[in-house]
Amino acid sequence: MGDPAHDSSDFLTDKSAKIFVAGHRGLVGSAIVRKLQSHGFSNLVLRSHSELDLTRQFDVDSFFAAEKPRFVILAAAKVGGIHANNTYPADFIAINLQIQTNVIDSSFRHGVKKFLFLGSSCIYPKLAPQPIPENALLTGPLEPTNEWYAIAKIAGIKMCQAYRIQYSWDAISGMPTNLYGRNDNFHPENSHVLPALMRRFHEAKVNNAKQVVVWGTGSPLREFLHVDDLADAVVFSMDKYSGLEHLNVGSGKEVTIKDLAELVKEVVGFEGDLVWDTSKPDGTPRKLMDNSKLLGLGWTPKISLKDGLVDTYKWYVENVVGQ
Ligand SMILES: NC(=O)C1=CN([C@@H]2O[C@H](COP(=O)(O)OP(=O)(O)OC[C@H]3O[C@@H](n4cnc5c(N)ncnc54)[C@H](OP(=O)(O)O)[C@@H]3O)[C@@H](O)[C@H]2O)C=CC1
Ligand SMILES: C[C@H]1O[C@H](OP(=O)(O)OP(=O)(O)OC[C@H]2O[C@@H](n3cnc4c(=O)[nH]c(N)nc43)[C@H](O)[C@@H]2O)[C@@H](O)[C@@H](O)C1=O
Repeated sequence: MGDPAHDSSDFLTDKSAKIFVAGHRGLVGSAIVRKLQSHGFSNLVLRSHSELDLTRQFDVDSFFAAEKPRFVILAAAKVGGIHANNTYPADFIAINLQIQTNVIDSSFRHGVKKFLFLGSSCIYPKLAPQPIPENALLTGPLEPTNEWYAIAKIAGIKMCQAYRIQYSWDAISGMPTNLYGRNDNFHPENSHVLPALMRRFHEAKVNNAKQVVVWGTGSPLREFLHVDDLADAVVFSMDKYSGLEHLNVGSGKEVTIKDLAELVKEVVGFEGDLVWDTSKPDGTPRKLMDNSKLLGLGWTPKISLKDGLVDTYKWYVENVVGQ
């Protein structure tokens, strides 16, 4: 699906090019900033949510008119785990549609050379074939716990495609699997499973609790990717990929929630028991993505789940517990 008009973005050749990383304080945005800095990029434009609310179309357009970035990576979004997605459907569809519509359209209108949108593996049908190829998009019903978020993300992919088709604009989309790492959200209810369990096991360990409650049955399978690997894939894709179709970004390895819970328990050093709260939803039964398209371009994930968990737990203890 390459587009000859855009086969080279020269992304890595000019380290002084102005890059806007939207959402730079979040899990993904902060990892992308670290990765860009490690490549020597020196002209990053960053705005916190309080400095620039991306749901405000006028403010976003004024920002682009003033800054005129050459490249844009959109890592700002309303994000949360299964409970947050299920509880705040209006926020997940409305805020994400607003942010991405404003940022995509202003990027195009103000001459951004290349744009990268981030979706999520939840865009695929609940019962998609496994591993899930990119062309499984829009082939069946979505998982109900996150369909509102998924619909917004699908609209983002389609908007990038529409601008590419109509204007030959170099907008690409990456679909990451479940991510984790430094700067994750460790909220007890609204976060994703991995930071939620890390916090719960840690608090149980320091309080000498005998049991920790884990949601669902433990049987769902999830694929996890360390956010530093994702950031590497984002920089790689900005440099090497230009095409209409989105790119899956995954580790290629899946684990049951039960095995993940045991692994987090071991890394944290909690010695009590797990209790399964089956009144909580399992969500989609399995979502392993087919990452062969990105691997075929030459990218490989490097961080194992165990190493990534050890690093994340150290960061959590030093930066979240220690505050
Ligand atoms: N985490 C994961 O497992 C996965 C994430 N992704 C995608 O990666 C991207 C980043 O996610 P992640 O880093 O985890 O999310 P985070 O919640 O960690 O970070 C999101 C960032 O966006 C900012 N933001 C939210 N709303 C606005 C707004 N209205 N105006 C300006 N900034 C805003 C947040 O700022 P503030 O906190 O101040 O509101 C925050 O810095 C998203 O597109 C997400 O869909 C995809 C797959 C998996
Ligand atoms: C990245 C992806 O993330 C979300 O989808 P999800 O994969 O279902 O995400 P999750 O991390 O919240 O849950 C994974 C599994 O883990 C179980 N689970 C156990 N115990 C806890 C727990 O304590 N917290 C959470 N959150 N889950 C738990 C939970 O019941 C489920 O079976 C999307 O909404 C959407 O945001 C999206 O795109």
